[in-house]
Amino acid sequence: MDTTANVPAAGSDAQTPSASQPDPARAAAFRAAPKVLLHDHLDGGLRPQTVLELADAHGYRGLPVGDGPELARWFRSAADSGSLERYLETFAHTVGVMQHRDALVRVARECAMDLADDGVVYAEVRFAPEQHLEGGLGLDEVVQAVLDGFAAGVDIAARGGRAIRIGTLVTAMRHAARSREIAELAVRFRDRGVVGFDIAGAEAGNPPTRHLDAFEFMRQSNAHFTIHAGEAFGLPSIHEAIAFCGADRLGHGVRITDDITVPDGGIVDWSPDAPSGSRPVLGRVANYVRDKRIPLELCPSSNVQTGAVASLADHPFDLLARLRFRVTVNTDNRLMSDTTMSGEMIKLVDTFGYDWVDLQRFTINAAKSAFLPFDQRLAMIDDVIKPGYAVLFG
Ligand SMILES: O=c1[nH]cnc2c1ncn2[C@@H]1O[C@H](CO)[C@@H](O)[C@H]1O
Ligand SMILES: [Zn+2]
Repeated sequence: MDTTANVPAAGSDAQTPSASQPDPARAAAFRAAPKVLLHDHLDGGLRPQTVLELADAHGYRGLPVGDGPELARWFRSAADSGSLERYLETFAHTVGVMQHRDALVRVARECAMDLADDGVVYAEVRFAPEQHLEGGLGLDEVVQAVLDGFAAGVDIAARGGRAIRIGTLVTAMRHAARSREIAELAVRFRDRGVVGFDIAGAEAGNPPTRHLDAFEFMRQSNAHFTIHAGEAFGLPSIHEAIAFCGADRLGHGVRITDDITVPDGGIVDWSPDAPSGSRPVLGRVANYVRDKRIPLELCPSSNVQTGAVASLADHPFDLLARLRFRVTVNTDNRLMSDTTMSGEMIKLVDTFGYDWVDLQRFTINAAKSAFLPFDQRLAMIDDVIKPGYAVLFG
């Protein structure tokens, strides 16, 4: 670590501020850092008050509680389930209030504004259009509503002095059978703001190869996709996503650790003169993922909630970062985790002791992995990220 680039430490009083209640100066520094977010679900990031108001406006009667702060707490604790399946049940309420054009526009607009306000300069936000048809909209109308909402939010943020760019990822639900149709939808909108495709939902029992034709269609169209893999299911899911489906990136991919052997009870001596044989050993899949620089869209808080890892301290983020996998920091679902990009970065700093140089590296990793043309990725790194961090290096 570079000691000249220390991030603001947690408060010096005995009560170390938690990530959800950081001291204001610290929070401001993290907000100021340019951030790139590749894995964020539109239907996992609603403002609690918006959920209430949309439920009211559209007659959705299923909400478990009736005021904003209570609802925020409900989502957080219901998602804290230790199981991906139970975690996903909470989406019934957000998807339930996103069935009309005005609701989709509003949620997307507020998403863009909230991310910009948190200092995110580029985000890829995903959602599953097939889940938003109950109010009578067609797939194309759903996507158009979300794109219109993002455009409006980007515009409002720019007028408030915060520049953000948003790319949309169109997701197919892996338990369903519409993935080819959704891949075609993604390609149909490729020049109007949709930058890629994804599959999400319950991983166990729904392997990526169920959707091979959708991925083949994407590859034949020279289009990009990521796959949720290696979250609730292990190495076979990652292997299929990479070797059979050809994923550009891995959504989570955290279980790649199943193919990494850490010696001596998990304690690694990272010093340059550590004895040979004391370093982690990578299997073939892990080596392939690292050699090919396949980005890992790691989502620390979400992984703890779904039980993919036992605690933040047990998260292999640091192991993977030190092994030089292409790690990126992501929110997954800001509502369910009560988090932000700044919040995830603060948690990583508090857990693993990262400095601004480390955070810049993770951010550049994400920018390199964006589903944007190469020249635009370079420009984002050179013109936005590096100058932004240079100010923080002091
Ligand atoms: O971490 C996750 N793993 C798998 N599926 C997820 C995760 N977070 C959200 N979704 C699923 O993706 C859908 C579209 O955004 C959501 O409705 C939810 O069911
Ligand atoms: Zn996800």
